[in-house]
Amino acid sequence: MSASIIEKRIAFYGAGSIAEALVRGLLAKQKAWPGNLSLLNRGGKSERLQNLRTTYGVRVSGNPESKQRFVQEADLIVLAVKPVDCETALLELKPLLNENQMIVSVVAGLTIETIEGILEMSMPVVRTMPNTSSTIGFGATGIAFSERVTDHQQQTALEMFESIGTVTVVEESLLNVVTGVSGSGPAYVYFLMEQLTAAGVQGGMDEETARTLTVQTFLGAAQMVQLTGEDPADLRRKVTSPNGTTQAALDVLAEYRFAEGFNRAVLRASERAAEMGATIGRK
Ligand SMILES: NC(=O)C1=CN([C@@H]2O[C@H](COP(=O)(O)OP(=O)(O)OC[C@H]3O[C@@H](n4cnc5c(N)ncnc54)[C@H](OP(=O)(O)O)[C@@H]3O)[C@@H](O)[C@H]2O)C=CC1
Ligand SMILES: O=C(O)[C@@H]1CCC=N1
Repeated sequence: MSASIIEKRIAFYGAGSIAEALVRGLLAKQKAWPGNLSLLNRGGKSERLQNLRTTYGVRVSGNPESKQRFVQEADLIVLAVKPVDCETALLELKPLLNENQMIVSVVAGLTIETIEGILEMSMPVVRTMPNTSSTIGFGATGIAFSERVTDHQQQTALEMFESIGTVTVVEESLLNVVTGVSGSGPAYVYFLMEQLTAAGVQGGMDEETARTLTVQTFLGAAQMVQLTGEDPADLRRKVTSPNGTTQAALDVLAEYRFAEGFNRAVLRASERAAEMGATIGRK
């Protein structure tokens, strides 16, 4: 059996933000045919499904019967519902699955053990934590495999996420930390961008100017780290002239204990992933 992702039929169980990010990324990289992708939700939001169909040419459904068919026909089922909806979703999937299929979960905190426990069967399960930058091929995904995942299936899952960004294979126990760092990470970056732009506007710039400067600053800084291979701390020191403007700004951040707050925030996100995961299947 071929391992190549382009030949696989993929059913996304959950048609929200992350499912759309993955679909858009796969299609943009020509790693999937629209006709092989189905996006499934609970049926209440049919306008959302129609938009997805029109935009990407994929198959969509919120109707229980055709959802079942799409799941049964799929090689890969991507579980992309919120943690609170996982148990219901997995119980719906349970009678439809067979052991030749593979479950790929993107759900924060949901362990392989919990998935296997709810399904009451030992399916190949891939637990991942992607992020929304997968939309444009710049995703960062952490990934772990259950024992049942064959080498072939691992290659398929790796190819899927490598086509839309970088993939890091980790011990499953690290995936909650991955969630805190890179799963939620884009939101921290957007938040900083919002603040930088707002400060520029407060200083007298028009919004567009402040935004242009902010975006280029983030792009340039990330590229500097990647292309020079230098440590961010060294690059920071090169910006910071003795007793100059940057030092003055960093002193204010230290006064507000920014580093400590930021560190706590990331670890809190990881803890939250564990908390959410622990509630699944415990009703
Ligand atoms: N957003 C992000 O940046 C990331 C999210 N994740 C994970 O992805 C998962 C989804 O997040 P996100 O996309 O943001 O959430 P959204 O709320 O945007 O999407 C959730 C989707 O799940 C659907 N759904 C819920 N229950 C069912 C069901 N029983 N059958 C079929 N579909 C169902 C919803 O359908 P309906 O509209 O009909 O209710 C909706 O389409 C979460 O577990 C999260 O941890 C992982 C990495 C990044
Ligand atoms: O906020 C969340 O719970 C999800 C998981 C990672 C990013 N978004």
